[in-house]
Amino acid sequence: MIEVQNLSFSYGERPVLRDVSFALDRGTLLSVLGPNGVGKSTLFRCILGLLKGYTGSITVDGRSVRDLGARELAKRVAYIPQSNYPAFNYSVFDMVLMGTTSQTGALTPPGKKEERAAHEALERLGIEALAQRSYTQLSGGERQLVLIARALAQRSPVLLMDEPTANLDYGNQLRVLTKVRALAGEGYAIIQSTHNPEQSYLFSHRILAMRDGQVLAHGAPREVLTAGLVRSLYGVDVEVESLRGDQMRVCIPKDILE
Ligand SMILES: Nc1ncnc2c1ncn2[C@@H]1O[C@H](COP(=O)(O)OP(=O)(O)OP(=O)(O)O)[C@@H](O)[C@H]1O
Repeated sequence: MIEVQNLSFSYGERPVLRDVSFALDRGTLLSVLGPNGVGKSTLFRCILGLLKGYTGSITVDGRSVRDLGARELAKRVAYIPQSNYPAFNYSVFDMVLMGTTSQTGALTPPGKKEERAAHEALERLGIEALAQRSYTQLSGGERQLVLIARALAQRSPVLLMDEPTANLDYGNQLRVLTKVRALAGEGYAIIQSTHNPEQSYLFSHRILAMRDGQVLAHGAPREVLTAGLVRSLYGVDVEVESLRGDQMRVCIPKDILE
């Protein structure tokens, strides 16, 4: 569905991404792990066609993102910002309806079909009851679900999520990640950036670990999440404990162990 090959990008003289390659199929949730400033957002901006001065290639459904116009790309890839994303005082329904503009064009008002798509998106995330509420008055967890609903209304098969659980309480983190995982189960190809190795192990199908702008490891969580990886990424010594037949792994900082 999405393929990134030998992607390198510099801001001016400053190299940020170096030779990044990975591919992602439908029905897969990929977590991108890496320390602050490693280039996760830069990778997303390249995939979204916002940065064009890269070398290598990025294709979605076999089409190079370089060759796709903004609308064509929006039909294939939806971006979900963090829940503190600023917004005017729109109702939840209108926010979600905005996701349909890639289908109608910005100047054509949404019709019945688009309204149906917005309702469906709210239903799929179980937040129909919020439809008439004002977006700015929602909690962070509710906002994140609204932003995901807006992306679903866009009807793009690839979802790019910028730290979907940032600023959320523990319960909302689990609720949002459970929904995200379920969306992958419905066939979306999802890439999320995250700073939480344990959650990426528990919820995702693949992990892409980045260091110094390069891919340090890429594969199934069981192959990727080790104490060595956590040390290489974050410079901290942890023990990685396996729980429940290795369905979960917990990172325990060595400094606080007896
Ligand atoms: N517009 C820009 N011009 C110059 N340098 C930039 C620009 N945007 C980001 N950078 C630099 O590129 C590097 C990668 O930034 P990026 O935002 O992609 O990292 P990130 O992995 O998303 O970080 P975080 O986890 O903190 O969100 C950083 O060193 C950053 O300072």
